[in-house]
Amino acid sequence: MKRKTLTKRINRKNRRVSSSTTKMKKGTLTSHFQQAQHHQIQSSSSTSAASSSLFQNLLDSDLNDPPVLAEDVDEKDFILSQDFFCTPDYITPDNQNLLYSFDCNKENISCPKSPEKLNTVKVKKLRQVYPLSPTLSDQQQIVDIGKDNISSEEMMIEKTITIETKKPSNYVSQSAVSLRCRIMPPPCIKNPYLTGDLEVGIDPFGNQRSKCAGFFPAFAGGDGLSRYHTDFHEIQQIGTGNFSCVFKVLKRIDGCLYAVKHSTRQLHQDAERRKALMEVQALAALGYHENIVGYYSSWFENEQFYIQMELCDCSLSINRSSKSLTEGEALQVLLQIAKALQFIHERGIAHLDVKPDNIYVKNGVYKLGDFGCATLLDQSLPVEEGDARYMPQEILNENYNYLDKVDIFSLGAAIYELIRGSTLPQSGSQFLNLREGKLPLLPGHSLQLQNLLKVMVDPNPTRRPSAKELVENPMFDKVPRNLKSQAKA
Ligand SMILES: Nc1ncnc2c1ncn2[C@@H]1O[C@H](COP(=O)(O)OP(=O)(O)OP(=O)(O)O)[C@@H](O)[C@H]1O
Ligand SMILES: [Mg+2]
Repeated sequence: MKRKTLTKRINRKNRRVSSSTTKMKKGTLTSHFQQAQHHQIQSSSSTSAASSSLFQNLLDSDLNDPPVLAEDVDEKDFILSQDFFCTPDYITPDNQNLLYSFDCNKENISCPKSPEKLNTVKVKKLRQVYPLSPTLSDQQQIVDIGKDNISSEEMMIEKTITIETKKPSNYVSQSAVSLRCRIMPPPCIKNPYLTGDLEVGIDPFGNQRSKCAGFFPAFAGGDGLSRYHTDFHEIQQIGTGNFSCVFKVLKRIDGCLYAVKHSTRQLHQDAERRKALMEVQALAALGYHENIVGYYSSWFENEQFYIQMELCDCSLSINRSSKSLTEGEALQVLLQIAKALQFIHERGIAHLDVKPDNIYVKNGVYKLGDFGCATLLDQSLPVEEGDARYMPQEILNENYNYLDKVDIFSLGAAIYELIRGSTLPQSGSQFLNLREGKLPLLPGHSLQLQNLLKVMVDPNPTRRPSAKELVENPMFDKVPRNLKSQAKA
């Protein structure tokens, strides 16, 4: 059994909220009104003519308004107007007929419940629209709504709004949340793996955001639009982990292949989502290295976390490979993953889940992946150790003073397993022997390599070599450095 606890590895797993959606454009408004009209035609044929015309007036007035001088409209008005039209209550009220809001014969129909955001200033903007509309007078004969009616309607809205303001409701529909997510960009999150000062300030919108949808826009994608399916064509599943599925995908816009990993479970809690983010925060903070799986982007969708990565050919999972590694191959894996570890340790990060499953191969180049357990060497982040089969005794004893050396032990154990060709035990005497630094002989392999592996799994972490020392070990002098040319040959 892996020693991972349920809380330990909460799936690492928002749809992107485009900042452009904060700028509501006429085209968008048009689309919303057209949808509304379509809706009402279907639902109420008797009242639809009058009301849809009024709706059309609203739209026309918006489109035909003479240019508004800057001094006539202050920024606040604009935002509130946008807010009015974008407020989900007026676009996709759940189980409500949008038409009713504008039907002055139905005074008793209540507005959809939501918002503390509503106030009378918004109505003021609505009033400004009618007198400016050149089309209103033309359609007064067609539409059985006179100016007085409009006023009374406005009053009705105003009255309703006043009532709403007094009695805020706890109920916020998912579509409301989803739409509000589009209006409000997500916050900027501080990356704990980046130690240097950022030039850019962090989280200017964090407060507003947290009022409407929690810190992370987990409902993105709940509106039926899937970023995953919009942006990618799924080809096949290429891997599963304890917490995720990985798919080979074709990105529609650039025609390139990627791996997309997503959590198998929905992450309902903000804490779970924060935890899932740590994997990509570590990858993003690290940046590019040839021996680390490339990271492209990530997002939440339907409360699952998606990570778009560089596609590799396969992992070194012992269950998949039919044969054990040759000494030459073992030296290559050891050298290349030691380089990856040197890179991440120099940036103050420990991987804590080095194992064959998490080492991928691409064109003969070995790459370290799955940063779901990554933490900081200075112990300023929680430590969640990975697969117990590859963990040294000190971490099982919760001694976290040499986290970089934990990775060295794991790499030694992983290489030993790959040469041996069978999985390491999860318990028992062999398990204990490994933690005591006792490695059974590996027939047919050089003593030099076996001694190196032995010191890598030394029970005393301070005696294990650092990743830098490993990379500089003279035994790798014989190993071809130009990996790509070797792979092609
Ligand atoms: N970028 C990639 N390219 C190719 N295959 C991949 C890639 N990422 C993951 N895989 C495959 O998917 C498997 C599971 O991926 P990963 O280890 O990241 O998931 P996990 O749920 O975090 O796993 P774990 O059980 O180790 O916690 C890997 O062992 C590998 O076979
Ligand atoms: Mg894994």
